[in-house]
Amino acid sequence: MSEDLKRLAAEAALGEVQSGMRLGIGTGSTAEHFVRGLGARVRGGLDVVGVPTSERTAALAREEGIRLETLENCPELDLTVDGADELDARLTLIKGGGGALLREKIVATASTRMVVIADAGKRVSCLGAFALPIEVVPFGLRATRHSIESALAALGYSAVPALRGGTEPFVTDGQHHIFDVELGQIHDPVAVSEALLRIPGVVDHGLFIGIADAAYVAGPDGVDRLTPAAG
Ligand SMILES: O=C(CO)[C@H](O)[C@H](O)COP(=O)(O)O
Repeated sequence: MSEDLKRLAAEAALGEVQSGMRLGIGTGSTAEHFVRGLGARVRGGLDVVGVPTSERTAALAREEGIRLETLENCPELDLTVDGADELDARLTLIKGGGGALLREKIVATASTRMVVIADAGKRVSCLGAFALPIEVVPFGLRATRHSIESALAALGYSAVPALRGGTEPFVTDGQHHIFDVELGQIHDPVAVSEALLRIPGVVDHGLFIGIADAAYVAGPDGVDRLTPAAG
């Protein structure tokens, strides 16, 4: 999908930002458009403080002259704006393609509102075409992989978790690793979430359930503002 659509979604979300806000700032290529747009507004006089969801976002935000705080010093946020790898009609998300899912979920959950920005290619009727990222501690990787496989098998999935980075595993900002799991279709995200979170080596996963309040989705015909469908 084109960078233009990502930028359009990001620009639309900037309309929700007001002076005085404490902002969670997401990670990824779409979020980068948001950071650049936010930087331009800050240079124009907008007064906000940002809590970044990754070291990568922090570096870009600093370059843009955005005032940053840690979540430790600023534990209650007004709004988080972040991208997603997939979103469905309920605004359940898959995130973590960029490897920042844990901080992203912590920051979004600390926010009164979370707004997603995405191009229309991310919108799906059923989550799961994008491999689900699962963040795990490095200790006991093989045992954790086995537990993930067993837990998913009990839900009817024959999925093989792939360690991101392979022989040179990807390391998250929290010094963890990520397994990516191809599930195909996730009909019951809550069941998948609960099963994964019962595994001790699993820190978190990329399913965001009941966290997003709205989404700006940009397609060839413009930007749609979505809110979670009931049911
Ligand atoms: O969850 C994420 C990072 O952990 C990103 O928001 C997600 O991967 C979308 O990225 P992009 O905007 O580059 O498509």
